[in-house]
Amino acid sequence: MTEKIAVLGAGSWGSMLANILDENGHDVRLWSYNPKQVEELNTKHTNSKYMKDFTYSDSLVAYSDMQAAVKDVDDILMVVPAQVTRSVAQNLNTILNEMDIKPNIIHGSKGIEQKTYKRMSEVLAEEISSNNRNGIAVISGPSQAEDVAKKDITLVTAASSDIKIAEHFQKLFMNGYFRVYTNDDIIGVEIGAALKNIIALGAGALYGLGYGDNAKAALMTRGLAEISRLGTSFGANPLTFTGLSGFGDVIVTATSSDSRNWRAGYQLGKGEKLSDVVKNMGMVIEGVATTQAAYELAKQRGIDMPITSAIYNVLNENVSVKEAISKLMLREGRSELE
Ligand SMILES: NC(=O)C1=CN([C@@H]2O[C@H](COP(=O)(O)OP(=O)(O)OC[C@H]3O[C@@H](n4cnc5c(N)ncnc54)[C@H](OP(=O)(O)O)[C@@H]3O)[C@@H](O)[C@H]2O)C=CC1
Ligand SMILES: O=C(CO)COP(=O)(O)O
Repeated sequence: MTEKIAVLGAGSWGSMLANILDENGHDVRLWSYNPKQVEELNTKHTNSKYMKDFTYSDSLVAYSDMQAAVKDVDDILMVVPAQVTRSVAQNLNTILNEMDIKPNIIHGSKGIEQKTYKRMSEVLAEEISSNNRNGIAVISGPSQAEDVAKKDITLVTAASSDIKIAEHFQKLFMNGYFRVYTNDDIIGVEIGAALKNIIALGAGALYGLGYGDNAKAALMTRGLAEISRLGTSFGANPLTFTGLSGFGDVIVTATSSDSRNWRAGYQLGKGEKLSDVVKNMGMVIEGVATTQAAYELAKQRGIDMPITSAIYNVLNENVSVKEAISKLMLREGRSELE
């Protein structure tokens, strides 16, 4: 089955997923709003700002005109930072209003929208009219783009409340190094994907301060417990948090020095200012905005999320990482399973 697929967003992840789809034999159009990046992709087949030393497949074509990129497509993959997903989806919807197609939509972004606290599939459902699309799905899991570039073994999940849509995308993405499972719990998959970035920030900060493996394991385990508390309050399946988009993604982002969230946390642990860390990264650090959204959401719903609160305080309230850790450790004792 060969499909025409537009990929909107040509950063590290959008470009790597586009490359996989192209390698799998699909007709892929990779859109970026940056004409210089499009020129580099089409002439040198490189994307130097985001994926150093990687050469993309010759047949992958980049576009700076979104209308041309989505013309006659069967599927659209959105991979822009979570906080701009709504505006890109609005532009897409305006374009689709003038076309006679109903593509399947999937996204690969990991974040919660600030202020609305919406998951990305909710944002897409709100902004892309049901006349202009078929089902909506997410692709998520432990998948650093840098490892995918090396064709390292990578397992992810395609999730949709409509399992047929998840299975459709499973077929499009699967190959010998990129294995795709399905899940109908899109709520759990999106919440796990977004909130693991908070834990990655924390794990980087611990490492920056010189803490060891016990501390890392503690943060990952108790972090996942609070992600799961929030997720199940929205009706997510608790088992999803033991899977690829839960524990799997916590493991990779809280231990990989390729993770932008981990690296940002490390720099904060070393005493750098958040504004400098964000400026110097040059790529999205999703955990910063998502920590704020998750912190406010937990308060609104009365869910206890002490690690998220501690990281929120470090990011937004000038609390030092050491002070935040000490406060966490000296909280009143509690049962592990509460
Ligand atoms: N990198 C990875 O390994 C993985 C990333 N993800 C997720 O994928 C999503 C995208 O991340 P990633 O590709 O890594 O991020 P990058 O920072 O590498 O790339 C983001 C891309 O989006 C572009 N962009 C920013 N704002 C806009 C806008 N308003 N309209 C259109 N394009 C825009 C950026 O352009 P510019 O820089 O010029 O502003 C850049 O090309 C995130 O949610 C991330 O969590 C998921 C799995 C793995
Ligand atoms: O989500 C990711 C890997 O699964 C990528 O994480 P970073 O955005 O922290 O690099």
